[in-house]
Amino acid sequence: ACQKPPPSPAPSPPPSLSPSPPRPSTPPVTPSGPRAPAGFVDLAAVDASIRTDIRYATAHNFVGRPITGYPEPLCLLTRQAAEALHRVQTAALAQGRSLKVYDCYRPQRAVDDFVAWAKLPGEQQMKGEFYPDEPKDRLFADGYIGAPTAHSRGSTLDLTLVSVPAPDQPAYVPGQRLVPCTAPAGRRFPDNSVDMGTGFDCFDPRANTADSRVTRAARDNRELLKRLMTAQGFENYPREWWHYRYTAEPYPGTYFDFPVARSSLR
Ligand SMILES: C[C@@H](N)C(=O)N[C@H](C)C(=O)O
Ligand SMILES: [Zn+2]
Repeated sequence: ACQKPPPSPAPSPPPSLSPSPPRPSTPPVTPSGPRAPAGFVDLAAVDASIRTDIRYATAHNFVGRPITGYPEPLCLLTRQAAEALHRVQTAALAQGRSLKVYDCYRPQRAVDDFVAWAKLPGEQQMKGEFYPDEPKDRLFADGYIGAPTAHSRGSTLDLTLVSVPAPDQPAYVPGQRLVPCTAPAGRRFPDNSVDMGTGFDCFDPRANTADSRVTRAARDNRELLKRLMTAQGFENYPREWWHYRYTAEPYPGTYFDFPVARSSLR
């Protein structure tokens, strides 16, 4: 249907002699928070076959609640690291395994949350699983958590291998009975990871990549992950079997603070 043309604008009133009131300035732009530089991507857009289990967006982590800066369970990385990881995944799939990521880019505000939590003498509800034999006030000093951390530079991640097809993994229910991450695979939290000798974020010397106390099968699995990752330019942190840095990282000196959210990407 035809629409009536809008009425023509009313003639302007004669200019007033009194000084005009100050014109409202352009409305302030509401800051939408920091955003990622153009080179950051959602790993799922580069390789949808890599599994995700983003623990800091959930309560199943060493703090016991979602961490500041993780509104969405995403793996954000620099494009270079994500594409290298896609090459690792191709090699892993050829061996009947898939990658599963636990943490990727980590905003500085998340690190600040860890630091503030570590200063509190209480809040140890997850000790029984994640740091059964490590005093809470030693977690940073003993190198299990970094501040600052390479994760904030966008090319470092925590990951494991799972079989293909991956077994189901039961949901973690807050308050459930915790089992030390150092217990044998059949007793600790039933992560669908292949047996790596400890659980993820197990702050204990048994999580050192070369620790000789874990079973031969677990050592083989750690070594397979290390071979696959090293072949594509990643370097392992010897204290944690799950932690890898892409050595050709594009932002070796920049610690980002945008949230882990789709809206952070350009
Ligand atoms: C906290 C753990 N997932 C980790 O990434 N540790 C290293 C040391 C880090 O925080 O950089
Ligand atoms: Zn890590």
